[in-house]
Amino acid sequence: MPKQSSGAELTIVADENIPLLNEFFAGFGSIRKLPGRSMTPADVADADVLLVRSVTEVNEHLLAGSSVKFVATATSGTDHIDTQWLEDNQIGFASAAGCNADAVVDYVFTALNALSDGQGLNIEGKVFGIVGYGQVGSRLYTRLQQLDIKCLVCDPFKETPDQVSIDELVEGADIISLHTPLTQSGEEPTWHLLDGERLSRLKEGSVLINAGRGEVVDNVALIRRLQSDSPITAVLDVWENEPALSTELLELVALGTPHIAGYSVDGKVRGTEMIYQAMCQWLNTPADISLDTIAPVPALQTLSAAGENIAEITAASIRLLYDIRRDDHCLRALAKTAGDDTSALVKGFDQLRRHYPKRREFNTLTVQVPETANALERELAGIGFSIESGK
Ligand SMILES: NC(=O)c1ccc[n+]([C@@H]2O[C@H](COP(=O)([O-])OP(=O)(O)OC[C@H]3O[C@@H](n4cnc5c(N)ncnc54)[C@H](O)[C@@H]3O)[C@@H](O)[C@H]2O)c1
Ligand SMILES: O=C(O)[C@H](O)[C@H](O)COP(=O)(O)O
Repeated sequence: MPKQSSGAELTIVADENIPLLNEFFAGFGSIRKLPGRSMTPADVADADVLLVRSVTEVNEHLLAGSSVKFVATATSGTDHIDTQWLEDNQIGFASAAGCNADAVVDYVFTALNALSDGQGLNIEGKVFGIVGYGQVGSRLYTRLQQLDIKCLVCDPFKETPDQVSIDELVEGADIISLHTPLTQSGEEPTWHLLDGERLSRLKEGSVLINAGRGEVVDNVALIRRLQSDSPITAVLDVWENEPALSTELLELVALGTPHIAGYSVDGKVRGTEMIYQAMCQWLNTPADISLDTIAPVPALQTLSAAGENIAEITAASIRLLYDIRRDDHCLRALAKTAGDDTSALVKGFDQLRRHYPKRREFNTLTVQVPETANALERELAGIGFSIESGK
């Protein structure tokens, strides 16, 4: 199929969990909405365009013989897409790079606040290791710099500040946050980047956060480390074999969530807008629709920071936007109810994600701080809130 003008009727098959599908894509033709995890070759055989999220494996098996000529994923990760096969078969492709990066950084800070029992981040004097300096890792670094936290960064594909090797980072950091893609081949593959050997070298009492992809950490080896007599603290948003995660591992982690680190409303709708823009570019047609016109997501009202306890104000501001303990509680409750019934666990995991509450990004909340409260202002701005000073 040659590139079409916007007037042509296209058949679009899309994951039903992509928000604002009608608003952005109805003008191109018909939209068939389907559950992403169970899409079959028959579902997409007559489609021109396929729009997915991370739970659809897009490869030769799904697409061979179909009429699909453009694929887009409304996600940052692309490990579910065989991009080489798409390229070899002249099928256009786009992702929503960075759409939810701020939400993931918010998740990391929220987790740290929860680990300190809602007493602020409690990271002063700690060394923070960031693995992967892309959209998420670099934004996390920027916020940590504003908070004056020493960082070690590992990204073999980028020139980064504070660059170290993965082994130096593993041995030197008190908190490690993983933000690499999942890669199985090529240079520096990330599959089991944290294997049993590296996990055994993490400092006793260190914190490991994985909001990247489950398979970057050897989950069986992580269970062993968490059960050892020099345990670490683990926060996992992503799991090996998702959605059939190990409930044994869930019991051992300090916080466990169902792959929702990037699930801010802002990030999700941004993802849809980005793939709409990419499709317009592919069709060589102007992108006339924007979030601002069809579904503006307004900034939140302001919060007035009263009192002097920085940790308390920080914790209250974070909790106002995102209660990570709720996500952790829901996943544990699901695991308990499901017991040994893996299909109930799998179904429940997807339900938690499908019915995820509306969560806003930190930068949508403006916090008013008194003119003299410089330390408070620095802390809140570093964490990512918008600040109105002198109130
Ligand atoms: N849990 C969630 O909800 C969620 C949300 C967004 C993204 N993600 C995952 O997080 C990943 C990172 O997101 P992003 O938007 O920052 O992606 P990105 O592509 O912008 O950045 C990834 C970075 O990792 C680096 N990298 C690759 N291999 C590496 C290795 N072996 N060691 C260290 N660094 C390596 C790359 O060079 C790149 O700079 C995504 O690929 C996705 O899988 C998860
Ligand atoms: O890669 C991403 O962008 C994230 O992992 C994303 O939040 C996954 O969400 P899903 O596509 O599974 O709904």
